Amino acid sequence: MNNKNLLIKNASEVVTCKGFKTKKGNEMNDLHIIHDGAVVIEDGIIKAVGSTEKILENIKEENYEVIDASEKTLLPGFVDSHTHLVFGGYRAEEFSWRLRGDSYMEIMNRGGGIINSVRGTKEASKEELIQLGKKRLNSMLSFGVTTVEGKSGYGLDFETEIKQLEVMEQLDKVHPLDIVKTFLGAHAVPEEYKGKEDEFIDFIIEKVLPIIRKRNLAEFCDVFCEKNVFSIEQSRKLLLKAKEMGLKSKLHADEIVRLGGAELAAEIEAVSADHLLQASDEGIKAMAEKGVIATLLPGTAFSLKEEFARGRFMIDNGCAVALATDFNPGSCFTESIPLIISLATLYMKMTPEETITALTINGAAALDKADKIGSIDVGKKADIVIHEFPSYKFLPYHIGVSTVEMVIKNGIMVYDKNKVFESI
Ligand SMILES: N=CN[C@@H](CCC(=O)O)C(=O)O
Ligand SMILES: [Zn+2]
Repeated sequence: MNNKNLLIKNASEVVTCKGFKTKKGNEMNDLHIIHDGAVVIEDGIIKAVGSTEKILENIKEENYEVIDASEKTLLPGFVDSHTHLVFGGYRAEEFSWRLRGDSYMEIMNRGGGIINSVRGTKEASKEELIQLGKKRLNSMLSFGVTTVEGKSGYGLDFETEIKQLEVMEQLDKVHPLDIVKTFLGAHAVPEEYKGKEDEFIDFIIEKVLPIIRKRNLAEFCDVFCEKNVFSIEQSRKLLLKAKEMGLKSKLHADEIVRLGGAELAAEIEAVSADHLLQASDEGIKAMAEKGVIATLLPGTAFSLKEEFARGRFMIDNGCAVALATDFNPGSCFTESIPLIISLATLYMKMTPEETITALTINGAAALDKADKIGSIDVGKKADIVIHEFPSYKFLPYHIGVSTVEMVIKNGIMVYDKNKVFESI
Protein backbone atom coordinates (compact mmCIF):
# COMPACT_ATOMS: atom_id res chain seq x y z
CA MET A 1 0.00 0.00 0.00
CA ASN A 2 1.46 3.34 -0.98
CA ASN A 3 -1.47 5.70 -0.71
CA LYS A 4 -0.81 8.64 1.55
CA ASN A 5 -4.51 9.34 2.13
CA LEU A 6 -5.60 6.76 4.59
CA LEU A 7 -8.63 6.23 6.79
CA ILE A 8 -8.42 3.79 9.69
CA LYS A 9 -11.88 3.22 11.11
CA ASN A 10 -13.83 1.16 13.67
CA ALA A 11 -10.85 0.70 15.99
CA SER A 12 -11.96 -0.76 19.28
CA GLU A 13 -9.61 1.75 20.97
CA VAL A 14 -7.62 4.63 19.63
CA VAL A 15 -5.08 5.18 22.41
CA THR A 16 -4.09 8.71 21.49
CA CYS A 17 -1.60 9.49 24.31
CA LYS A 18 -2.77 13.01 23.49
CA GLY A 19 -0.36 15.84 24.15
CA PHE A 20 2.53 17.86 22.78
CA LYS A 21 4.86 17.80 25.76
CA THR A 22 6.33 15.59 28.49
CA LYS A 23 3.90 13.92 30.91
CA LYS A 24 5.00 13.95 34.53
CA GLY A 25 3.92 12.01 37.59
CA ASN A 26 0.24 11.16 37.62
CA GLU A 27 -0.33 12.68 34.16
CA MET A 28 1.34 9.54 32.83
CA ASN A 29 -1.82 7.55 33.56
CA ASP A 30 -4.01 9.49 31.16
CA LEU A 31 -4.01 7.80 27.75
CA HIS A 32 -6.97 9.77 26.27
CA ILE A 33 -8.64 6.78 24.66
CA ILE A 34 -11.33 7.05 21.99
CA HIS A 35 -13.60 4.00 21.76
CA ASP A 36 -14.76 2.94 18.29
CA GLY A 37 -12.36 5.45 16.89
CA ALA A 38 -11.01 6.53 13.52
CA VAL A 39 -7.98 8.40 12.22
CA VAL A 40 -7.68 10.32 8.96
CA ILE A 41 -4.23 10.65 7.40
CA GLU A 42 -3.30 12.92 4.52
CA ASP A 43 0.19 13.34 3.07
CA GLY A 44 1.76 11.54 5.99
CA ILE A 45 0.15 13.79 8.61
CA ILE A 46 -2.73 13.10 10.99
CA LYS A 47 -5.66 15.23 9.79
CA ALA A 48 -8.45 14.10 12.11
CA VAL A 49 -9.01 11.82 15.09
CA GLY A 50 -12.34 10.99 16.68
CA SER A 51 -15.20 8.54 16.95
CA THR A 52 -15.77 6.62 13.71
CA GLU A 53 -19.29 8.02 13.54
CA LYS A 54 -18.14 11.65 13.72
CA ILE A 55 -15.22 11.17 11.35
CA LEU A 56 -17.42 9.50 8.70
CA GLU A 57 -19.87 12.42 8.87
CA ASN A 58 -17.12 14.77 7.74
CA ILE A 59 -15.23 12.94 4.98
CA LYS A 60 -15.93 11.07 1.76
CA GLU A 61 -14.70 7.53 2.34
CA GLU A 62 -14.06 6.92 -1.36
CA ASN A 63 -11.25 9.48 -1.29
CA TYR A 64 -9.23 7.27 1.05
CA GLU A 65 -7.56 3.92 1.25
CA VAL A 66 -9.55 2.35 4.10
CA ILE A 67 -8.40 0.01 6.83
CA ASP A 68 -11.06 -1.57 8.99
CA ALA A 69 -9.53 -1.90 12.46
CA SER A 70 -12.53 -3.61 14.13
CA GLU A 71 -11.53 -5.41 17.32
CA LYS A 72 -8.07 -3.81 17.11
CA THR A 73 -6.21 -1.11 18.99
CA LEU A 74 -4.39 1.88 17.55
CA LEU A 75 -1.40 3.32 19.34
CA PRO A 76 1.22 5.89 18.41
CA GLY A 77 4.40 4.28 17.08
CA PHE A 78 6.79 3.50 19.91
CA VAL A 79 9.79 5.79 20.38
CA ASP A 80 12.86 3.84 21.48
CA SER A 81 14.81 6.74 22.92
CA HIS A 82 18.04 4.99 24.00
CA THR A 83 19.90 2.51 21.78
CA HIS A 84 23.42 1.78 20.55
CA LEU A 85 22.31 0.31 17.24
CA VAL A 86 25.46 0.68 15.13
CA PHE A 87 28.25 -1.69 16.09
CA GLY A 88 30.45 -4.37 14.58
CA GLY A 89 31.01 -7.78 16.18
CA TYR A 90 29.09 -9.46 18.97
CA ARG A 91 29.83 -10.34 22.62
CA ALA A 92 27.99 -13.65 23.09
CA GLU A 93 31.06 -15.05 24.85
CA GLU A 94 30.95 -12.26 27.44
CA PHE A 95 27.29 -13.04 28.09
CA SER A 96 28.31 -16.58 29.04
CA TRP A 97 30.97 -15.19 31.38
CA ARG A 98 28.34 -13.04 33.05
CA LEU A 99 26.09 -16.08 33.45
CA ARG A 100 28.88 -17.81 35.35
CA GLY A 101 29.21 -14.77 37.65
CA ASP A 102 31.67 -12.24 36.20
CA SER A 103 30.42 -8.67 36.56
CA TYR A 104 29.98 -6.18 33.70
CA MET A 105 32.70 -3.94 35.18
CA GLU A 106 35.13 -6.85 35.72
CA ILE A 107 34.81 -7.79 32.05
CA MET A 108 35.24 -4.15 31.05
CA ASN A 109 38.32 -3.71 33.24
CA ARG A 110 40.08 -6.64 31.57
CA GLY A 111 39.65 -5.23 28.07
CA GLY A 112 36.25 -6.68 27.22
CA GLY A 113 32.96 -4.84 27.25
CA ILE A 114 32.67 -1.60 25.32
CA ILE A 115 36.32 -1.78 24.19
CA ASN A 116 35.59 -5.18 22.62
CA SER A 117 32.83 -3.60 20.52
CA VAL A 118 35.16 -0.70 19.69
CA ARG A 119 37.53 -3.21 18.05
CA GLY A 120 34.68 -4.80 16.07
CA THR A 121 33.31 -1.43 14.97
CA LYS A 122 36.73 -0.18 13.83
CA GLU A 123 37.18 -3.32 11.74
CA ALA A 124 33.75 -3.14 10.09
CA SER A 125 33.34 -1.19 6.86
CA LYS A 126 30.69 1.46 6.53
CA GLU A 127 28.76 -0.77 4.11
CA GLU A 128 28.82 -3.69 6.57
CA LEU A 129 27.54 -1.45 9.35
CA ILE A 130 24.75 -0.17 7.10
CA GLN A 131 23.64 -3.71 6.23
CA LEU A 132 23.67 -4.72 9.91
CA GLY A 133 21.84 -1.52 10.81
CA LYS A 134 19.06 -2.23 8.29
CA LYS A 135 18.38 -5.66 9.78
CA ARG A 136 18.27 -4.22 13.29
CA LEU A 137 15.92 -1.43 12.22
CA ASN A 138 13.63 -3.99 10.50
CA SER A 139 13.44 -5.90 13.73
CA MET A 140 12.63 -2.73 15.70
CA LEU A 141 9.93 -1.83 13.20
CA SER A 142 8.31 -5.24 13.66
CA PHE A 143 7.96 -4.35 17.37
CA GLY A 144 6.11 -1.15 16.47
CA VAL A 145 9.01 1.29 16.85
CA THR A 146 8.77 4.21 14.42
CA THR A 147 11.51 6.47 15.83
CA VAL A 148 14.75 5.33 17.39
CA GLU A 149 17.66 7.12 18.99
CA GLY A 150 21.10 5.81 18.07
CA LYS A 151 24.39 6.59 19.76
CA SER A 152 27.95 6.55 18.53
CA GLY A 153 30.49 5.48 21.16
CA TYR A 154 32.06 2.37 19.68
CA GLY A 155 34.76 4.39 17.97
CA LEU A 156 36.43 6.52 20.64
CA ASP A 157 38.60 7.98 17.88
CA PHE A 158 37.76 10.66 15.36
CA GLU A 159 37.32 8.43 12.28
CA THR A 160 35.22 5.70 13.84
CA GLU A 161 32.95 8.02 15.81
CA ILE A 162 32.26 9.97 12.62
CA LYS A 163 31.80 6.67 10.73
CA GLN A 164 29.09 5.53 13.16
CA LEU A 165 27.24 8.84 12.88
CA GLU A 166 27.49 8.76 9.07
CA VAL A 167 26.11 5.22 9.05
CA MET A 168 23.10 6.43 11.05
CA GLU A 169 22.70 9.42 8.73
CA GLN A 170 22.60 7.02 5.78
CA LEU A 171 20.24 4.58 7.51
CA ASP A 172 17.88 7.43 8.29
CA LYS A 173 17.71 8.19 4.56
CA VAL A 174 17.18 4.63 3.31
CA HIS A 175 15.01 3.13 6.05
CA PRO A 176 11.46 4.17 7.01
CA LEU A 177 12.33 4.38 10.70
CA ASP A 178 13.47 7.84 11.82
CA ILE A 179 16.83 7.92 13.60
CA VAL A 180 17.82 10.63 16.09
CA LYS A 181 21.60 10.74 16.39
CA THR A 182 23.54 11.10 19.64
CA PHE A 183 27.29 11.59 19.92
CA LEU A 184 28.67 9.40 22.71
CA GLY A 185 32.41 9.85 22.13
CA ALA A 186 32.93 9.68 25.92
CA HIS A 187 31.59 6.12 26.25
CA ALA A 188 34.81 4.55 27.55
CA VAL A 189 38.45 5.57 27.99
CA PRO A 190 40.55 4.40 25.03
CA GLU A 191 43.77 2.54 25.92
CA GLU A 192 46.05 5.43 24.91
CA TYR A 193 44.23 7.84 27.25
CA LYS A 194 44.13 5.59 30.37
CA GLY A 195 44.99 7.86 33.33
CA LYS A 196 44.66 10.91 31.06
CA GLU A 197 40.88 11.15 30.98
CA ASP A 198 40.94 14.97 31.18
CA GLU A 199 43.02 15.05 28.01
CA PHE A 200 40.58 12.74 26.27
CA ILE A 201 37.67 15.03 27.17
CA ASP A 202 39.67 18.00 25.81
CA PHE A 203 40.39 16.06 22.61
CA ILE A 204 36.66 15.46 22.13
CA ILE A 205 35.81 19.08 22.85
CA GLU A 206 38.50 20.56 20.61
CA LYS A 207 38.79 18.09 17.76
CA VAL A 208 35.60 16.07 17.41
CA LEU A 209 32.64 18.17 18.58
CA PRO A 210 33.28 21.11 16.21
CA ILE A 211 33.17 18.81 13.17
CA ILE A 212 30.05 17.04 14.40
CA ARG A 213 28.41 20.40 14.86
CA LYS A 214 29.55 21.75 11.51
CA ARG A 215 28.28 18.68 9.65
CA ASN A 216 25.15 18.45 11.79
CA LEU A 217 25.95 14.82 12.56
CA ALA A 218 24.28 14.66 15.97
CA GLU A 219 21.49 16.36 17.88
CA PHE A 220 22.52 15.18 21.36
CA CYS A 221 25.76 14.71 23.28
CA ASP A 222 25.91 11.89 25.84
CA VAL A 223 28.54 10.64 28.31
CA PHE A 224 29.04 7.49 30.41
CA CYS A 225 29.28 9.26 33.78
CA GLU A 226 30.44 6.40 36.00
CA LYS A 227 33.10 5.43 38.52
CA ASN A 228 36.28 4.45 36.63
CA VAL A 229 34.88 5.89 33.40
CA PHE A 230 34.13 9.66 33.36
CA SER A 231 33.73 11.70 36.54
CA ILE A 232 31.04 14.24 37.36
CA GLU A 233 33.47 17.09 36.61
CA GLN A 234 34.55 15.62 33.26
CA SER A 235 30.94 14.93 32.30
CA ARG A 236 29.85 18.45 33.28
CA LYS A 237 32.65 20.03 31.27
CA LEU A 238 31.91 17.98 28.15
CA LEU A 239 28.15 18.43 28.21
CA LEU A 240 28.31 22.18 28.87
CA LYS A 241 30.77 22.72 26.01
CA ALA A 242 28.59 20.59 23.74
CA LYS A 243 25.57 22.63 24.81
CA GLU A 244 27.39 25.85 23.89
CA MET A 245 27.88 24.33 20.45
CA GLY A 246 24.16 23.53 20.16
CA LEU A 247 24.04 19.86 21.17
CA LYS A 248 21.41 18.91 23.74
CA SER A 249 22.47 16.84 26.75
CA LYS A 250 21.89 13.24 27.78
CA LEU A 251 23.76 11.23 30.40
CA HIS A 252 24.33 7.58 31.27
CA ALA A 253 23.90 8.34 34.95
CA ASP A 254 24.11 6.45 38.24
CA GLU A 255 24.00 3.08 36.51
CA ILE A 256 26.45 1.06 38.58
CA VAL A 257 27.66 3.40 41.32
CA ARG A 258 25.79 6.32 42.92
CA LEU A 259 27.99 9.13 41.64
CA GLY A 260 25.53 12.03 41.55
CA GLY A 261 24.66 11.75 37.85
CA ALA A 262 20.99 12.51 38.50
CA GLU A 263 21.98 15.68 40.38
CA LEU A 264 24.28 16.70 37.53
CA ALA A 265 21.51 16.12 34.98
CA ALA A 266 19.24 18.47 36.98
CA GLU A 267 22.02 21.07 37.41
CA ILE A 268 22.74 21.33 33.68
CA GLU A 269 19.08 20.80 32.73
CA ALA A 270 19.79 17.82 30.52
CA VAL A 271 16.94 16.59 28.34
CA SER A 272 17.25 13.15 29.93
CA ALA A 273 19.29 11.11 32.39
CA ASP A 274 19.33 7.42 31.58
CA HIS A 275 19.69 4.14 33.56
CA LEU A 276 19.50 5.67 37.10
CA LEU A 277 19.57 2.31 38.91
CA GLN A 278 21.45 3.89 41.80
CA ALA A 279 20.02 7.44 41.66
CA SER A 280 19.52 9.10 45.05
CA ASP A 281 16.20 10.43 46.35
CA GLU A 282 17.57 13.97 46.14
CA GLY A 283 18.78 13.45 42.59
CA ILE A 284 15.40 12.12 41.50
CA LYS A 285 13.57 15.02 43.15
CA ALA A 286 15.94 17.52 41.53
CA MET A 287 15.28 15.93 38.14
CA ALA A 288 11.52 16.17 38.69
CA GLU A 289 11.85 19.84 39.58
CA LYS A 290 13.97 20.66 36.54
CA GLY A 291 11.88 18.56 34.13
CA VAL A 292 14.70 16.16 33.25
CA ILE A 293 13.26 12.96 31.82
CA ALA A 294 14.26 9.74 33.58
CA THR A 295 14.87 7.23 30.80
CA LEU A 296 14.73 3.78 32.34
CA LEU A 297 16.21 0.70 30.68
CA PRO A 298 14.82 -2.36 32.47
CA GLY A 299 16.20 -4.75 29.84
CA THR A 300 19.70 -3.81 30.97
CA ALA A 301 19.03 -4.30 34.68
CA PHE A 302 17.42 -7.66 33.80
CA SER A 303 20.31 -8.75 31.62
CA LEU A 304 22.89 -7.65 34.21
CA LYS A 305 20.84 -9.21 37.01
CA GLU A 306 20.75 -5.87 38.87
CA GLU A 307 17.91 -4.24 40.83
CA PHE A 308 15.58 -2.27 38.58
CA ALA A 309 15.54 1.53 38.63
CA ARG A 310 12.93 2.96 40.99
CA GLY A 311 10.32 3.86 38.39
CA ARG A 312 7.45 3.91 40.91
CA PHE A 313 9.29 6.26 43.28
CA MET A 314 10.24 8.53 40.38
CA ILE A 315 6.68 8.85 39.07
CA ASP A 316 5.28 9.29 42.58
CA ASN A 317 7.75 12.14 43.06
CA GLY A 318 6.63 13.95 39.92
CA CYS A 319 9.25 12.72 37.46
CA ALA A 320 8.59 12.12 33.79
CA VAL A 321 9.67 8.58 32.97
CA ALA A 322 10.52 7.22 29.52
CA LEU A 323 11.31 3.57 28.79
CA ALA A 324 13.72 2.32 26.15
CA THR A 325 15.46 -0.91 25.15
CA ASP A 326 19.13 0.21 25.38
CA PHE A 327 19.72 -2.20 22.46
CA ASN A 328 23.49 -2.77 22.42
CA PRO A 329 25.92 -5.68 21.94
CA GLY A 330 26.89 -5.98 25.62
CA SER A 331 24.66 -5.13 28.54
CA CYS A 332 21.34 -5.56 26.70
CA PHE A 333 21.21 -7.25 23.32
CA THR A 334 17.50 -6.91 22.67
CA GLU A 335 15.22 -4.75 20.58
CA SER A 336 12.16 -6.30 22.22
CA ILE A 337 9.54 -3.76 23.30
CA PRO A 338 7.30 -6.56 24.71
CA LEU A 339 10.12 -7.51 27.09
CA ILE A 340 10.38 -3.89 28.27
CA ILE A 341 6.60 -3.73 28.80
CA SER A 342 6.67 -6.95 30.83
CA LEU A 343 9.56 -5.82 33.03
CA ALA A 344 8.11 -2.34 33.64
CA THR A 345 4.68 -3.61 34.61
CA LEU A 346 5.61 -6.80 36.48
CA TYR A 347 8.79 -5.69 38.24
CA MET A 348 8.97 -1.89 38.28
CA LYS A 349 5.41 -1.42 39.52
CA MET A 350 4.53 0.86 36.64
CA THR A 351 0.91 0.74 35.50
CA PRO A 352 0.13 -0.36 31.92
CA GLU A 353 -0.91 3.24 31.21
CA GLU A 354 2.35 4.71 32.56
CA THR A 355 4.29 2.13 30.59
CA ILE A 356 2.61 3.11 27.33
CA THR A 357 3.13 6.81 28.03
CA ALA A 358 6.79 6.09 28.75
CA LEU A 359 7.21 4.40 25.35
CA THR A 360 5.31 6.99 23.31
CA ILE A 361 4.93 10.66 24.23
CA ASN A 362 7.64 10.59 26.92
CA GLY A 363 10.00 8.71 24.60
CA ALA A 364 9.36 11.48 22.08
CA ALA A 365 9.99 14.10 24.76
CA ALA A 366 13.28 12.40 25.67
CA LEU A 367 14.29 13.17 22.06
CA ASP A 368 12.86 16.69 22.26
CA LYS A 369 10.24 15.73 19.68
CA ALA A 370 6.99 15.63 21.65
CA ASP A 371 5.59 18.34 19.38
CA LYS A 372 5.93 16.11 16.29
CA ILE A 373 5.59 12.45 17.31
CA GLY A 374 4.59 10.23 20.24
CA SER A 375 0.83 10.71 20.13
CA ILE A 376 -2.13 10.45 17.75
CA ASP A 377 -2.85 14.15 17.54
CA VAL A 378 -3.90 16.30 14.60
CA GLY A 379 -0.83 17.82 12.94
CA LYS A 380 1.61 15.15 14.05
CA LYS A 381 3.40 12.66 11.84
CA ALA A 382 1.16 9.71 11.04
CA ASP A 383 3.25 7.11 12.86
CA ILE A 384 0.57 4.69 13.98
CA VAL A 385 0.61 1.05 14.98
CA ILE A 386 -2.36 -1.30 14.73
CA HIS A 387 -2.26 -3.93 17.47
CA GLU A 388 -4.17 -7.17 16.94
CA PHE A 389 -6.23 -7.09 20.15
CA PRO A 390 -9.22 -4.92 21.18
CA SER A 391 -7.51 -3.12 24.08
CA TYR A 392 -4.10 -1.72 25.04
CA LYS A 393 -4.47 -3.89 28.15
CA PHE A 394 -3.40 -6.85 26.02
CA LEU A 395 0.11 -5.42 25.64
CA PRO A 396 1.30 -6.31 29.17
CA TYR A 397 -1.09 -9.27 29.37
CA HIS A 398 0.38 -11.05 26.31
CA ILE A 399 3.67 -11.52 28.13
CA GLY A 400 6.79 -10.99 26.09
CA VAL A 401 4.97 -11.34 22.76
CA SER A 402 4.52 -8.66 20.14
CA THR A 403 0.92 -7.64 19.52
CA VAL A 404 1.86 -5.54 16.48
CA GLU A 405 -0.12 -6.30 13.33
CA MET A 406 0.59 -3.30 11.10
CA VAL A 407 2.93 -0.33 11.25
CA ILE A 408 2.14 2.92 9.47
CA LYS A 409 5.06 5.31 9.18
CA ASN A 410 4.53 8.81 7.79
CA GLY A 411 1.13 7.61 6.59
CA ILE A 412 2.52 4.62 4.67
CA MET A 413 2.08 0.98 5.61
CA VAL A 414 5.59 -0.34 6.12
CA TYR A 415 4.93 -3.57 8.03
CA ASP A 416 2.02 -5.98 7.80
CA LYS A 417 2.30 -9.17 9.83
CA ASN A 418 -0.47 -10.81 7.77
CA LYS A 419 1.69 -10.54 4.64
CA VAL A 420 4.42 -12.62 6.28
CA PHE A 421 2.00 -15.54 6.54
CA GLU A 422 0.13 -14.88 3.29
CA SER A 423 1.21 -18.12 1.62
CA ILE A 424 0.21 -20.32 4.57
N1 LIG B 1 26.51 1.65 30.20
C1 LIG B 1 27.09 2.05 29.22
N2 LIG B 1 26.76 1.86 27.93
C2 LIG B 1 25.86 0.91 27.41
C3 LIG B 1 26.47 -0.45 27.34
C4 LIG B 1 27.33 -0.56 26.20
C5 LIG B 1 28.00 -1.90 26.04
O1 LIG B 1 28.11 -2.69 26.99
O2 LIG B 1 28.43 -2.11 24.92
C6 LIG B 1 24.54 0.92 28.13
O3 LIG B 1 23.87 1.94 28.07
O4 LIG B 1 24.11 -0.07 28.73
ZN1 LIG C 1 23.34 3.20 26.71
